[in-house]
Amino acid sequence: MTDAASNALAEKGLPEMKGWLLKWTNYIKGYQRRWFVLSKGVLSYYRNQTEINHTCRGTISLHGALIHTVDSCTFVISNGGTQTFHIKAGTEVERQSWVTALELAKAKAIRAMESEEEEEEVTAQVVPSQEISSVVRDLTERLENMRTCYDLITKHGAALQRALNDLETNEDESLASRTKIVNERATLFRITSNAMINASNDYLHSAEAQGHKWSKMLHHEREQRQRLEEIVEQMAKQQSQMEQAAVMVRQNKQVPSNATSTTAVSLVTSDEEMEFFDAEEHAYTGPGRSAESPTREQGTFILKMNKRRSSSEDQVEGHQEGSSSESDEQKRTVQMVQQVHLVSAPRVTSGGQGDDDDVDKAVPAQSSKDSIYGRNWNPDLMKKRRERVPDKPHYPLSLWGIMKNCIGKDLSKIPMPVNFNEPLSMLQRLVEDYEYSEILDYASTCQDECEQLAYLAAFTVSAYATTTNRTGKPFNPLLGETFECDRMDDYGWRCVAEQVSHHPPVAALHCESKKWMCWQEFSMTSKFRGKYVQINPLGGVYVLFPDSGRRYSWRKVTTTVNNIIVGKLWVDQHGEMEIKGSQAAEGHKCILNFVPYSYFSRDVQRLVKGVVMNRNNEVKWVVRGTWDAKIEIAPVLKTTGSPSSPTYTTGDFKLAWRRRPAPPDSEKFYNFTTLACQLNEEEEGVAPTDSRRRPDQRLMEQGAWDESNKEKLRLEEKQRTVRRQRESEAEHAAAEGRPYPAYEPMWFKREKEEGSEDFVYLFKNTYWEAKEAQNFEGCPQIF
Ligand SMILES: CC(C)CCC[C@@H](C)[C@H]1CC[C@H]2[C@@H]3CC=C4C[C@@H](O)CC[C@]4(C)[C@H]3CC[C@]12C
Repeated sequence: MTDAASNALAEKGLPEMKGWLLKWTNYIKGYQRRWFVLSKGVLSYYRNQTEINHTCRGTISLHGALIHTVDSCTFVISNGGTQTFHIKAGTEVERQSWVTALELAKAKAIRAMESEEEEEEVTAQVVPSQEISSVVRDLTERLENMRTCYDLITKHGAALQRALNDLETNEDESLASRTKIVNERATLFRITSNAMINASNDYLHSAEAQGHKWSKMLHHEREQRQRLEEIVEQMAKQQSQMEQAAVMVRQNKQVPSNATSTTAVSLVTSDEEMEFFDAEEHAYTGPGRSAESPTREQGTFILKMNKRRSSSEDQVEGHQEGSSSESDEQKRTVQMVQQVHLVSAPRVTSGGQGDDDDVDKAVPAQSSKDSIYGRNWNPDLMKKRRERVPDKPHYPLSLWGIMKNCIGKDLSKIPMPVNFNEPLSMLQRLVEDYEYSEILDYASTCQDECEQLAYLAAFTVSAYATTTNRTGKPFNPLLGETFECDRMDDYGWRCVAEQVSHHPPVAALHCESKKWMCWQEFSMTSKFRGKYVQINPLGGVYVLFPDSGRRYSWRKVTTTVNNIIVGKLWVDQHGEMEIKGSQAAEGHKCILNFVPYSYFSRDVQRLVKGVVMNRNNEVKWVVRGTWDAKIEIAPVLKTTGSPSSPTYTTGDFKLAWRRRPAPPDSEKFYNFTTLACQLNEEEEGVAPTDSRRRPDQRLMEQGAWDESNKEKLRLEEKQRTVRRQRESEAEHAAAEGRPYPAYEPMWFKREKEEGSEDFVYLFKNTYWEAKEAQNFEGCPQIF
């Protein structure tokens, strides 16, 4: 295959080479026939062709691979570490064409890595051996030029010398003509010397350019090595912790039952050499569930308060360490640390304090088993909606196999097949925040700001309930993609979301009900650190109760997805959340602490604790619970003790939120709640840009993952083309000094927020009217 032809194929995502080869397995089985595919810088193999789309038996990334021939038909390819394939081809010609193709792919992978920063553009590629020889050729050519110059200089030098001799001795010619000759030769000499200098300069530049390229590659390699070192270090630390736990088990001390589980999984199977497990095939090695009743005893906790919130600070918040390291900003602000003691007030009625049953009795208007608030949903007025989505097919694929070459990268930069998705877009996923909107409804009726804040706290925590067992990656929305969700008939709210920016990707969402209005901007940065992915959500969330004019805002906490290498994926939420009141609620705030999961804590996991403070910074309510099950709140009746170690005497705890049970069999369909199932249900009349119309997502929902993957690539490519076009138009405009209009979302407008310097995306309030009129003119054609 020619260079150009294989480039063209690779650009289309088609394999550069494929075919049957014999692969060495082990001494018992010897060589086995396997189907090999070389595509996009990766050599993969399968038992047969039908397996290609779901069960890959092994891969080697060619970037950095060593390829060498053993004999006329055999060659070996290894990644210098864990993976080595011994391969036998049918004939010498066949072997050679594979080796050539592999070398080609390797060169291309290296080039791609170099231009990675400029968003992996596939440009004309060269082979490494070819590349090296072309470099050598280039330098030789320039050296040759220098030699020619040298020859000329010698020649002209000698001629000049002769002319000088003649000047003295040759009396036949006139002095004038002799001087003329000397001058001419001197000029020639000067010209050739100049040429020599130019040729030397050329040589130098060429050599420098090469040196620069190699040093860049070296730098990349060094970084990669450092990251690996960090991971190894971390694993070693964990292992030692596991060992300690094991010792405790031996000594019959109590250890959290799951503490030893991750080491129980071996990384190597005996059947097919080094292969990483598919996560789902193995025993659950995630953390245990939190106990139903979190803190029976009133307890003590540390309360940290500081004027904080800068995204840089969030980033330094180490996950494993749990505590946040001191940033400059933190040092600048006064940090108040309180050791809080909670004591319950003596009760008049009998019964155990904080008992589950008790709590239930204390909740407002309980009537339905579904919700602690009771839902007065009228079945006659409710739209009929589907209760589930098709079952998730079982096409195991190794996540680590895909992600291991991307350590340190942002999640959005890692190309992933739909096997790791859930059939929802991030726009739809965000709407799930309103699953427990009845808490907001109830909060809107609270007279007291602090009590209102305590309910609001329960609401913010409830948004995380779904993350306990939802580890599928939502689809990244395309720029201009929208999602509407009208649940006025049951939940009592309707909402519109739009992907409003591409660089960085930002979604804006607006949700309204009769009693409250909610809006948020969502963007995130993520870092894949080998064993886990850490996600820092950016952007604020706001709620306004129009009747009272009270407004509150907060930011989301950090999410960590664990067990990327081995075991079952599991999610943790951790960090501090501050819900701040503004406008009529100015000065009131709630501080919530999502305690990071710890294998070695005796405490209940997924704990959330917090306090609500009034304008005078006096603690008025206490919040406690877990983000996967329930939140209880209690008013503070009396405060005693010192400011650094206060004791709050609380009244009865009320249940402010309890998670609804999952629908039956939900583990078969991505652990979706009923609301989640309904989000992507086809609906007539929605905008042409609506996530429900996104073809790859629909195909994935229906289980057609191959087709879905193809569509996903097509849509992403389409988006890229549009973006490039805009970029080049903007460039042209800039060159000509013309203004170029920035990208404008359809349904939101970027405006300066009242009384602040911040720009926010505000809902233009035109969507529902446009829908009513079925006038979606101006919507981009994104699918
Ligand atoms: C497959 C692997 C590698 C990655 C999967 C990551 C998934 C599970 C992560 C990526 C981004 C995460 C989301 C980030 C932000 C929010 C908003 C919050 O209000 C509820 C949780 C929610 C919605 C998170 C749920 C979990 C999430 C969807």
